[in-house]
Amino acid sequence: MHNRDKNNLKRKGVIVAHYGVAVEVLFNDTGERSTVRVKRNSGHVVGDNVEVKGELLNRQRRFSELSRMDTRGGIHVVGANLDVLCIVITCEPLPPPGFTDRAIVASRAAGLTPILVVNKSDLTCFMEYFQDIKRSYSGSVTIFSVSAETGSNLDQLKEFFKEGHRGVFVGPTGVGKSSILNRLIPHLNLSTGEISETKKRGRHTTTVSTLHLLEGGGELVDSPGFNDFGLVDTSINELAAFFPGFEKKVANSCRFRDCRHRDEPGCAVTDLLEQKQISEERYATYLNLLTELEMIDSDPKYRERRNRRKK
Ligand SMILES: Nc1nc2c(ncn2[C@@H]2O[C@H](COP(=O)(O)OP(=O)(O)OP(=O)(O)O)[C@@H](O)[C@H]2O)c(=O)[nH]1
Ligand SMILES: [Zn+2]
Repeated sequence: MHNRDKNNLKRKGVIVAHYGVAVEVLFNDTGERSTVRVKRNSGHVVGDNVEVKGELLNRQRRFSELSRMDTRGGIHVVGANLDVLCIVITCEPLPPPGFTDRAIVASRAAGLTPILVVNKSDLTCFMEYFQDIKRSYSGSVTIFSVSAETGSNLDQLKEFFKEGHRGVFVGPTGVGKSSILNRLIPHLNLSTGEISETKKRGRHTTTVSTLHLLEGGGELVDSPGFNDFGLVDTSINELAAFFPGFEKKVANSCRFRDCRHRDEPGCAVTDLLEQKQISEERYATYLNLLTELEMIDSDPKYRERRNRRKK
């Protein structure tokens, strides 16, 4: 094809890597890849569907957007058009208190289906931890028990993605996100294990998200350093409905329609607590999230963002 023809051609593709001033586009028709220049902060992210004409890159409407907040309160989009958030947890290291519930709420608020990937099933601490997790979350989210070390049950995860899901792993440092990705995507070779200070810094300055196609079907986004996120996309009204274990009980069961399930009379959630169907610890997590959202809500910067997104 002559260059001139190529430049006039409009082609559809998806952004599979972002390098700051350039993106890599995978074209839908031929499966070819090419690099297209973009302005810094152009707003393109991995997973965006685009129409390419020469050097022009038109981003198409997103059906979902997953954001995280950095330590300074800045908001970054991790990926577009994702449908699954794989929350990786394990017994060694244990996630910080409330991490799992928070990740599930954030995932649902962003329109992604959360799944729990409980890693390191080869460790002796695993069995008891996994029982706990099942007690708290089965019936609410799909749970996988895997080991990146032995490869156990990773086929189940592959089967799940085969249905055509696009997911991203999130989880505290050291849970094995890179190790699992390496197992699922041959030739990936992400470095794993103890991270030295220089490497840590290096990783943060060169953070590059990449979208990988899985051999059997489905896609995974590798987003280095994506360990936690703020609740920028969650509204107070949605919190209880998204909180794992509250979902079914909450709808229309409380005396007051705008019940925040704190100390209101006739509250279905505090009933659950009294019947010991939800642990004190997880209820405390709920209250922490509620307080955090009330604080965010009183911050005009976030309120405005949320109102914008509701339209
Ligand atoms: N025993 C055991 N160790 C594992 C397993 N998966 C990962 N590890 C180990 O756990 C450590 C951390 O694994 P990584 O894959 O680097 O964890 P990560 O979640 O990517 O960590 P960050 O990049 O810091 O966010 C490494 O020493 C791995 O070898 C597992 O299934 N079993
Ligand atoms: Zn209530």
